[in-house]
Amino acid sequence: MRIENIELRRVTLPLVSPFRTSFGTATERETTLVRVSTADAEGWAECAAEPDPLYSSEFLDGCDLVLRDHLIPRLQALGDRLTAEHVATALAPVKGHPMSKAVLETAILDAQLKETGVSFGGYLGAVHETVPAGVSVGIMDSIEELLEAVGGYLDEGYLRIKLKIEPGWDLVPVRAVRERFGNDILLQVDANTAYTLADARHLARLDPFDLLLMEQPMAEDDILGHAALAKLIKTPICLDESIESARDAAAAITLGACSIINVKPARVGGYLEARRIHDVAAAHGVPVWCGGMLETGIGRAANVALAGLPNFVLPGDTSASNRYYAQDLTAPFVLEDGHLRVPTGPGIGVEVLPDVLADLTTSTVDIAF
Ligand SMILES: CSCC[C@@H](NC(=O)CCC(=O)O)C(=O)O
Ligand SMILES: [Mg+2]
Repeated sequence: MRIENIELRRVTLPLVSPFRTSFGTATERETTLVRVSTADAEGWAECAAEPDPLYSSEFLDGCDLVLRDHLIPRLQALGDRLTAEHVATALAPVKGHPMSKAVLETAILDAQLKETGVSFGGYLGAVHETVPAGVSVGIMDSIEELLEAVGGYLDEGYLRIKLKIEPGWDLVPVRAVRERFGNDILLQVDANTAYTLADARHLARLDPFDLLLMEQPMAEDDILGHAALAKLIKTPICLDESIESARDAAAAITLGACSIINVKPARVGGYLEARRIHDVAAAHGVPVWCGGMLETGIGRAANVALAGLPNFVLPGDTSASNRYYAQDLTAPFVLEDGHLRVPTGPGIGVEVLPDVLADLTTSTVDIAF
């Protein structure tokens, strides 16, 4: 594949409402879009890194520098031999930086699939035309505010509710949601590493609420801690930040640190590694679901395609565009009976809206290839 130009484009989108997690509150989404131009196609992807290194060690300005100075030059050296399947190997000497690697591989894959007329879902092996949608609900200022938000999402048709939790905001919101909406709704929690093993007895008090899972209760590098916690609570443990590769997934499953995995292509270096994690988990009988990083329609399209694979058996954080954005960079993803439709067009199967893109762009860097 012959790449002519790679553009790094910084955009900022306002969120429809603040989104608070155990590591901070976001009121807007700033991201770097990567546009890969060949003679016949334009591939698009978005970087999932936050502006600050609080979800993981990566951060947006760092990603831009790593892309420009360390990753793109390595691909230039490949010349015409470059295909999306070569990217991970070519970038392997660069330690870490999975989100930077993911955005580059994904934009190249999108261009490659657009040239060959193959959809993301078709290429990855999606078996479903629509995928069930869950929604992530942030930490709120009051229980009433939380219940109003959860009620609204259930009215929209979401099939699963995920509550962000942290010490001081866990038992009470979970109990309130169960009391208000009953035991039949699919309910799970995400701590984003906010607890330690010393909190095990406290976390066991969530067991009576029949949660689907408890996501990343402890530090991302505490695999043995999660294995110990799994013996002390009944709620199934799901890992997110801890799983950065198929090898991590195999180790965590084997050590009993998790029985469910949140698969985020951006966290693991791209969709090809995400599919390997899907396959490793399937081989162990471990279900997976597709996580989210507040993607615009560009990343959301690729995530929805991935969520169409057979072992993505739980609703993901693949919400409709209006969960976060009044105006998306693409035509909005809209819930249909609690599901999102997997795009069928070539590549990610959605078009970037040029006027919206121009409005939301804060900077661009062109790198001739
Ligand atoms: C800014 S929080 C991003 C990470 C978080 N993501 C979500 O909660 C889902 C966000 C979404 O709906 O895309 C997670 O740890 O799973
Ligand atoms: Mg998470």
